[in-house]
Amino acid sequence: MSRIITPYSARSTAAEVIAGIDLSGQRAVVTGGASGIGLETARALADAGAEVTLAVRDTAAGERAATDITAGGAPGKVRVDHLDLADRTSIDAFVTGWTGPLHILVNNAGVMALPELTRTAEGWEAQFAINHLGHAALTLGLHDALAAAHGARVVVVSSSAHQQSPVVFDDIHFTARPYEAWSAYGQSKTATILFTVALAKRWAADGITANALHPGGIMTNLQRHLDDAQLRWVGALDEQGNRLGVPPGWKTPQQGAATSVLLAAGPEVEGVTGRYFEDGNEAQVIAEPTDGRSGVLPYALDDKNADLLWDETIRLLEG
Ligand SMILES: NC(=O)c1ccc[n+]([C@@H]2O[C@H](COP(=O)([O-])OP(=O)(O)OC[C@H]3O[C@@H](n4cnc5c(N)ncnc54)[C@H](O)[C@@H]3O)[C@@H](O)[C@H]2O)c1
Repeated sequence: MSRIITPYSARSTAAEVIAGIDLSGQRAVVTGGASGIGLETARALADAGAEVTLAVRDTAAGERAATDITAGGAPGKVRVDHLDLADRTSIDAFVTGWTGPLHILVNNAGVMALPELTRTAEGWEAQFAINHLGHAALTLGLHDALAAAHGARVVVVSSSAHQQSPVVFDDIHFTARPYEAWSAYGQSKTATILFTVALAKRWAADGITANALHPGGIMTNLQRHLDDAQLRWVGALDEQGNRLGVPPGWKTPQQGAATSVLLAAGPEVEGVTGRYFEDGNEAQVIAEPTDGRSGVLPYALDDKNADLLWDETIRLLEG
């Protein structure tokens, strides 16, 4: 399989990717669509005429985002619906409330580097639960709606932080090993890529594609759990300790949303499934972790790991 290369780059914006694409008649869900990359993804899809549902924890923030998008003149209708990915009752309510086909599902919401070990009501480590398991429950619950769209696309916002950790199947929830924030975040993001690989294999017959991506480095609310030392480490503080809006080598939210929009709507990736992208192109498979900024490690695309992750995900969700 040759690597997929498009005309886009790290500097491309969501608006550039969506230009000329008509999504009228299509329906999209963007989780975490009230802020950051999700907001810009939703805006681009609505600009192309899609009916977009912002699936959000904070519906007041969602309404403000919807108003912001429509005030910009987007022709697509923007709806807001409550979704807390840490809460199974909320996910089930969202799924039950969905009627009709769903053409685009963007699993974008996420939490990063929680400083303390945090568990959900089920006892699951919170980043694995929100970033992976919650989205898995949502995606599985929406299967029939996706299949009904005949050509639906599932877009999974992962991260180059997958390079920080494989899925540690023996102790996913840090019951035996010491908690470490970046390992937990990295593990959750590896899981999201493996889930994409598993979905691609299982749902191809339903005409559903699934691809994962790293959006790049973008200053958003995601960094709220980082202290000054960590912000300096990621290059987000200058020497005087001032927070930089777009640190060198980072992207704006509009650039950060470009690869999500490409995978959600771009003709360049029609029919493509089970792959991992960054900067608008399929990522290079790398042998060793880089500085954490580019490339995909083989363990995140490994078919056997994807099967293990799928089985464990179903076991936990049905448990
Ligand atoms: N910003 C970056 O540099 C960067 C880099 C790599 C990957 N990502 C990924 O991009 C995605 C979007 O992040 P962002 O940078 O726009 O940050 P953000 O904080 O603006 O967006 C994350 C969204 O997820 C939502 N969310 C968090 N917990 C939730 C829950 N339990 N239920 C429902 N929604 C919940 C938040 O409310 C927020 O709207 C995340 O998955 C993140 O891991 C971001």
